[in-house]
Amino acid sequence: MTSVKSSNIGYPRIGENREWKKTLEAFWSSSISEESFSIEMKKLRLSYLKNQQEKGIDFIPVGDFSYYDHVLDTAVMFGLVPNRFNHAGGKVSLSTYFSMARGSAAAHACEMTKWFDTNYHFIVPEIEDKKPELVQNKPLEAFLEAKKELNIHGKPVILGPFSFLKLAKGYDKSHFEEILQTFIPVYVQLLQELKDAGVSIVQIDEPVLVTDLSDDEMDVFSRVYNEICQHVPSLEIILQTYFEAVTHYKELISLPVKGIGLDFVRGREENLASIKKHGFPSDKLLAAGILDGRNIWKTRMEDSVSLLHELTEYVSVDQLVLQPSCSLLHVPITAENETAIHPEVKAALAFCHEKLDELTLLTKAMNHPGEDSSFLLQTQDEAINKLKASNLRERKEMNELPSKRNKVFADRFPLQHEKWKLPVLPTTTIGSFPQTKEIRKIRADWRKGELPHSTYETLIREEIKKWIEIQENIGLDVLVHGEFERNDMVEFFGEKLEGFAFSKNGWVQSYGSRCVKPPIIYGNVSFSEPMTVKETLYAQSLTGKPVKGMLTGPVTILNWSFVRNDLPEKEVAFQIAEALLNEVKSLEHAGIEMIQVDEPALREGLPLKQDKHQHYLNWAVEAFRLSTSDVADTTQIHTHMCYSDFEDIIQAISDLDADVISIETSRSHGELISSFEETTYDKGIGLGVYDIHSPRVPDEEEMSSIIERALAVLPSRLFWINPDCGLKTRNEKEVVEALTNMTSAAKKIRSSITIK
Ligand SMILES: Nc1nc2c(c(=O)[nH]1)N[C@@H](CNc1ccc(C(=O)N[C@@H](CCC(=O)N[C@@H](CCC(=O)N[C@@H](CCC(=O)O)C(=O)O)C(=O)O)C(=O)O)cc1)CN2
Ligand code: MET
Ligand SMILES: [Zn+2]
Repeated sequence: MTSVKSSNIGYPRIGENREWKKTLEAFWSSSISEESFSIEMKKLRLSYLKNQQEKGIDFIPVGDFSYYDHVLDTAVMFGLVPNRFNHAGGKVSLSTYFSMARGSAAAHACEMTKWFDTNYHFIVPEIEDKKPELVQNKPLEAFLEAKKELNIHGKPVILGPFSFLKLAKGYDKSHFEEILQTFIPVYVQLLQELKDAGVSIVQIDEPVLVTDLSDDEMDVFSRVYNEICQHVPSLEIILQTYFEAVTHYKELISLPVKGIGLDFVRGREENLASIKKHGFPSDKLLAAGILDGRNIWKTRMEDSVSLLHELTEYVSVDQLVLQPSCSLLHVPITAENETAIHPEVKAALAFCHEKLDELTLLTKAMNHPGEDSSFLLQTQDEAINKLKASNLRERKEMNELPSKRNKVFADRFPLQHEKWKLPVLPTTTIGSFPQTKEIRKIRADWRKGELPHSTYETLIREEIKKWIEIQENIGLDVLVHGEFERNDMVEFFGEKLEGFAFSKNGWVQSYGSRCVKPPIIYGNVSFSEPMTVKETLYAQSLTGKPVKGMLTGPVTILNWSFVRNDLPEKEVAFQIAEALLNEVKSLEHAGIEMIQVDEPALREGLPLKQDKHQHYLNWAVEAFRLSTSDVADTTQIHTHMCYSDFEDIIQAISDLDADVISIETSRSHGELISSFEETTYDKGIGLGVYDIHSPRVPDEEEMSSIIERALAVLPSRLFWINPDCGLKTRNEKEVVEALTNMTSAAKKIRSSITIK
């Protein structure tokens, strides 16, 4: 009998109670042996498969599990270990694997960057002079394990060669095609081994297909896949895309693969339009991503059913595979235990497990249409309809707010110069200081009610005091309070603003073992009371130097939260902006007149397709300006960004009209400076002079040379000196040493330059 099948693309790694994270960290700190590490990890891996088996998923992914990151896994599987790690060849050891991810005494870590437009970070492969070879067949091992232990006939998941190489660095991009060729035999070998082991269906991820690939690039893509498929003719390959609609649909469907995976959540309209225009081949599977793998709301079954009806005009039911829009890596595991969330909100939540239930429900409804399944689908939609109609979501009119400063920067600059009387090349930091175990424990105990509020406040104040003294001793010019009262720069504000809900255990992997717990924006966002004034004022009371207020900007709060999907993002961003403006004004009113509004996620939210950039940038810039414009001319607004390729958004950065921007640059200094030079960026700018993600402490000379290179092209009167990002993941010793070197570099250069 023919029928619709269900499939999953990837399962979260971290574990229901972050067991994965804890196991990793225990291993890194040598609290457990490599053997118990492997045993624990295997237990987790199998339990994830079992969960999916119990949900009744037809195609269960294997090989998506990782000890750190799947892109790193792919590099290591192909023996692509950068020379500095002295890998002797053959299978890569666990210790080399983690050195690549995290650095070691002998070699700096591989670069880490954002996975498309998500808050997940991957390890950037470095090709150097190497030819790939298959030193370990990881998906095969995973397939065999699933078969042996659980009798699951898994669907191996692999990152495809085209996307892998596109995401890699350390090679001459003009030789892309030539280098790509060298991957073909390796992928063929990998696939052949899978085939020989009895694999019937493989998912090859090629997310780069949703970016603006040129026709020539698509030709290369097609040639590569034609060749690969020719060598493993009977293996069923699903080419999987996600995060957007594909750009070259027509070419894609003419490839000799068994199926195409399309995202019908983020790319619904365009993918559907392509199918309507060009049809869909009758001999292929359509793996239809119909549940949102990037958000945590229940799926409206009415919409899914109508989408599926549209699709079945072009494909027959036996060609249909239903699945989430992307890997479920990006959502937490289960909403089941989230009892503290408002019942109307909770009823509308679907984390990974609930999404898998939705998937089987829809699949059953497609295969057995009738009253029973219609009833179940309707019941599911009731929760969504109820929340929509609830007064939690009553429409709110925005107030008219100024989105322009009273004076342009050139006219504000002399006023601010006069007010702040800072030395040339002022030194500062980005906001956070070490989040130690002790600090986390203080917060955790206070939350649990085990620490009285007054004791909690005293302990936080002690930490602020300690770090104000440290900053004064080091001789920094603009100080910060250190963010000790914050669990996370987004969650903290969400907890204090109206319209947000919090999960107890809704963790999502951000990079390696580091997780974030995105707040849930379910209703209208608004300000209720000052959120940062107390701590900032206390810090300011301890010093004669200025203390910068420290806020997270509207675009970052939006991008790092799970956001209601009944309003355009722009509207939610503007609501957050209005709330933040209240905080900015509260700080200003209290005498804190230098305020940093961080926007590290502004670049991340940039749409994957060029033709959507301007629309996003327009509202994102507007949101930032709404939150920062209605202040005195002398109030100095700072902003901060990190993990960013700025070249294509430099105009938008300038349009933010912040008085000072600090950005991460230490890993790509040269390129960044030139992009700022080309656009004659004419506001204050602090280029990060050292990489905070690494425990390595750079010496004074290293930082001096970075500063001098920047000063060769940027005007010194606008130039600030700071690290790449906040210092919360570093320890006290590293921070004190690095900042001491940084300020002494700044002081020396200061005394030797002429201001221009
Ligand atoms: N949202 C967001 N996205 C971001 C960043 C960011 O800062 N925030 N930065 C970049 C990524 N960088 C990151 C850097 C560090 C961490 C990080 O350290 N995460 C922590 C969790 C942070 C947190 O919320 N911690 C809570 C405590 C959570 C916790 O583990 N509680 C314990 C109990 C606490 C204890 O007793 O120690 C428990 O629930 O079991 C706190 O500090 O208050 C971790 O994985 O360990 C995450 C991302 C990009 N994306
Ligand atoms: C990811 S950007 C971090 C900015 C924040 N103010 C901090 O210093 O941690
Ligand atoms: Zn940052």
